Amino acid sequence: MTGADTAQQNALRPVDEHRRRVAGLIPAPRVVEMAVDQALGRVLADDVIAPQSLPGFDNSAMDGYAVRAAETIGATTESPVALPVTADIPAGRTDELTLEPGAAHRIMTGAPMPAGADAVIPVERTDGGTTRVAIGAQVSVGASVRRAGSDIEAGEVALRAGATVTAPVIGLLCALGLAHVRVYAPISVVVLSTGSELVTPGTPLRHGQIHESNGPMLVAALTEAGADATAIHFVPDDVAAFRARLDEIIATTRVDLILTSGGVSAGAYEVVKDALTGPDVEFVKVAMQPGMPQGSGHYRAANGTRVPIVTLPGNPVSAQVSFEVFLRDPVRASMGLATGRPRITAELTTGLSSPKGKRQFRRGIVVADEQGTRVEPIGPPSSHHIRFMASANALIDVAADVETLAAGTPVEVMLISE
Ligand SMILES: Nc1nc2c(c(=O)[nH]1)N[C@H]1C(S)=C(S)[C@@H](COP(=O)(O)OP(=O)(O)OC[C@H]3O[C@@H](n4cnc5c(N)ncnc54)[C@H](O)[C@@H]3O)O[C@H]1N2
Ligand code: MOO
Repeated sequence: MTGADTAQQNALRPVDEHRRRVAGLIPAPRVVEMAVDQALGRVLADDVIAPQSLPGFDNSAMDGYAVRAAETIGATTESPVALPVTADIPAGRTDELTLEPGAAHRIMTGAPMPAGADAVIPVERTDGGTTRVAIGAQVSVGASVRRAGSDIEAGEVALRAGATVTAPVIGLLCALGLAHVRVYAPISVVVLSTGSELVTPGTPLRHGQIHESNGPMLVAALTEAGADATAIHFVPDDVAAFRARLDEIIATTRVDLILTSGGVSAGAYEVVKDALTGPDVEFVKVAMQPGMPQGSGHYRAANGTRVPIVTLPGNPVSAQVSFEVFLRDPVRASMGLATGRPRITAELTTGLSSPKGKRQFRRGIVVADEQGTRVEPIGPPSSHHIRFMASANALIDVAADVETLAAGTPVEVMLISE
């Protein structure tokens, strides 16, 4: 190794150190009260105590007749018990009824049981009469009755803090009569792409132009991670325009994090770097491939607000891998969501090489079958191969001190499609 090589290696920051630096910038969880029907995917900040029992009242589990069970003893199809039907109780009837001895009330599923009744005989076991009913089977006490509180009693813990709001959780909260719930707020992320070569997808290209892909990709990655992300139309390679756009956004909306891609390496027109260089943002090279040039710190807006900012490299694979390695976990942690992509060991199907001194995250496809768990590296290592990133289900994590790996070697992989 030459002296220059050594100097460059020394300048590279280890991946884990940069992970800690980025994690330290992401805001702590913030609790908000949210409408239950908006809370899908959020995490409960507090235990939820049932404000009412479920069911709230004894009710029928079947369409049929509310009876006193003792009055049906001995009833059979051949020798039914006949009772007058003295009331009709559809679901939603709100007056309180009493079943007098020697009578039946026609009752529907979910309708409140009349006082005095202790069982329901399903309509199929009767002649379905509306003024008088012939009951063709005996029922035992409690048959087809859903007792008040049999699902949950008022005062019980219905849901624990830390639970993720799923569709059934929304169902339970609504059933308990709750319209709002305390959850961790989604963090609000503004995603900016820079580069004069970028053109909106759907628009024809001129020579030298490309379609902007990082912005929508990072918004999607953030959304999948649970954040509230918005892509801001990319700005040209112009420092003043870049700052003006950010200042305008910060003055008008809540921004918890700014995420940029592009413009951070060594070129002559690195707008992000040029606009942010100063004591609040540091630009470093991380010992990683892809994703070497990285920036992080705070953006000081014109109105004095300091907003965390993370600047990812522009190559699409670098941007996406950097998101996985540095941002996904802290972003999820800031909303109380579970962190850590699953990591497994898999056998390499083909050998690969990795740059000395850099931790490499190679795209791969993990296959698990009776022959074991294997990972096939797909595509070359360079960071413009978005095609292979799009079909990978794993990142092969090659340690910085490893330069070659033979086929058959067990490697650690991070599963990126859940
Ligand atoms: N002399 C050096 N050149 C480069 C270095 C270096 O250390 N010294 N680092 C290389 C590495 S590694 C990376 S990664 C890239 C990072 O470059 P930037 O972050 O400055 O990004 P740009 O130059 O703006 O773009 C790089 C590449 O990605 C394309 N790009 C950018 N934004 C988007 C977008 N929103 N959608 C799709 N594609 C995008 C852009 O057109 C470029 O092809 O620098 C190397 N160079
Ligand atoms: O380090 Mo860059 O992110 O590979 O192409």
